[in-house]
Amino acid sequence: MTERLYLYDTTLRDGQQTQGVQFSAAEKTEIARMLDALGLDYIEGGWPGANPTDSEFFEQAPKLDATLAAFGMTKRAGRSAENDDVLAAVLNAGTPSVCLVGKTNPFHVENALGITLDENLENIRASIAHVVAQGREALFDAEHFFDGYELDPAYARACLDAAHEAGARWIVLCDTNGGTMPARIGAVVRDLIAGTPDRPGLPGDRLGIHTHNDTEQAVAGSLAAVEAGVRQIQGTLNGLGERCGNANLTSLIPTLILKEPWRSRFETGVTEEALHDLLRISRRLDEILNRVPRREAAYVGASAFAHKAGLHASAILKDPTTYEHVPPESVGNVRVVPMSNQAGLSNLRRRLAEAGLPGEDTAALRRILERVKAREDKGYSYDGAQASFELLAREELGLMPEFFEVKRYRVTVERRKNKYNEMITLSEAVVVVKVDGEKKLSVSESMDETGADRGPVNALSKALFKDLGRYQSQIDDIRLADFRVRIMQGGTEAVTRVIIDHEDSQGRRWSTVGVSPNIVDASFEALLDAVRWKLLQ
Ligand SMILES: CC(=O)SCCNC(=O)CCNC(=O)[C@H](O)C(C)(C)COP(=O)(O)OP(=O)(O)OC[C@H]1O[C@@H](n2cnc3c(N)ncnc32)[C@H](O)[C@@H]1OP(=O)(O)O
Ligand SMILES: CC(=O)C(=O)O
Repeated sequence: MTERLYLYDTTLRDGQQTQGVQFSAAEKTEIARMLDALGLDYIEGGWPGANPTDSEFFEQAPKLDATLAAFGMTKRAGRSAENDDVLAAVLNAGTPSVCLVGKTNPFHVENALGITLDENLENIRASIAHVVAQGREALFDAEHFFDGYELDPAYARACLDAAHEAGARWIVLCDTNGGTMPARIGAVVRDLIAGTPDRPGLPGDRLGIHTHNDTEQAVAGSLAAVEAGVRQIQGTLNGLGERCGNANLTSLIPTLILKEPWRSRFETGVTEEALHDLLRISRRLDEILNRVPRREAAYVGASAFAHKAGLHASAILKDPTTYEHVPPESVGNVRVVPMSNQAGLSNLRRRLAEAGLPGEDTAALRRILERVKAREDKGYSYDGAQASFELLAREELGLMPEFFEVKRYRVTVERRKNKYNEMITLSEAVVVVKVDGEKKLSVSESMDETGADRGPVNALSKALFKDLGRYQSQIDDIRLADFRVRIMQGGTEAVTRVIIDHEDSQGRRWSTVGVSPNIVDASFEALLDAVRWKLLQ
């Protein structure tokens, strides 16, 4: 028999408390729809009345299968719940569910609110009762609960009782400062559920958990609380949230669905089929926030199923379960066996097969491995530049056509006055190539159509991509997608490593690498690899 575990998302509220994150109302709507399709039970949309964006989101609230919740705080002392304008704005959003945060730590009641402990209890009781009287489902976020429980367990518990007796459907235990250890969270939850001789236990199916990641244990803390009996988990996509973030639902959800003991014991609103969309949802959120996805993120990171070491790749080819705790496709991810100086013949054969290249010539394979290792020693990195690796392998296998020959190139950078008498910087690149025996000279400037200077590498790229004779039509749709530069020590000399990502109109994306003490040379090498790889397609 499985038990129901409820998932409550607060990406749009606590997630928005992340430094540097500010969603528009339209973005909130898009994220809410993604969470809904994934199967979340509750989606907290924000704090109506606190800012125009949150108010706008609730005014045009999307239709969802999930329960939409508005967030706010308990009424302030010295006025009734009916006369508290902040609470009124929250209720006016008209959501079926309302979550109110209230203090449960006497230190905060006395110092942050400056009211008596009894006044705070009354604020909690009256606010929750008011929400319930409006026919809404009430949640109580018990702020600083675990710290409060250490200081004064009877008072912290009395705050929960006030919310419970006033009719709160969920009492959510918050580790607001994120400093409580998972084992302690579990022990406190067990205490609450067991009760004491003078206070009956609180039912676990009315308790939730809300953790923060300040000791990198928010997910572990949430699981400890579930183990001890709570039946609602609050968290955020990609672990967004105040300071170090909230419990990461992008890690928690697959753990609950795919891993024991959770898989056998609990049912959530997320199906195994919906879970296949997890990576896409996680990446879309990063895209909205203009953030680079975390490669090492559990389940959804680009490296989560990347097998770099030779011993791992060798075993993976025999049976993927040797080095994978779940199948990558269960969360929409893919297995990667990159090439690098950690690789052996198994990585190599697999990579060659993926590129449609033969892997039988062991002597050639050994040469490829040696070249990769020697070049990585000089500063190259092939596990992030798979297209350059393919070219290197083709060269050793005798399968690399010489499409064209680069005769020379030059870049100049000039500071000069424009026609408005303003000082500007302009780069000019000249590239000379020989295609089919014919020399072609291309010149390009770094200025774009708006008049902005795009730099010397841009000028070089435009000149290289300008006239490749009969190959030109095959490279016209190349677009530069990302450009990363790193200064590193190659032996005793500092060298520059450039990694460039390109895309084309058919949705291909490929990465190439160049290394040199000179950034222009390193960039040109990577650009040249990008063109040669594209011509092979
Ligand atoms: C743990 C959490 O993450 S809870 C969520 C926190 N989220 C946010 O704060 C984001 C949205 N907040 C806001 O936009 C603003 O803080 C508002 C609109 C809610 C309030 O703004 P202001 O009225 O200017 O108050 P301000 O932010 O300076 O201070 C909060 C006030 O609420 C009081 N307060 C704080 N928590 C509670 C509570 N649970 N119950 C009642 N009053 C509370 C504080 O004592 C303070 O009152 P004071 O000004 O009389 O000292
Ligand atoms: C309510 C909340 O976000 C917290 O206590 O952390």
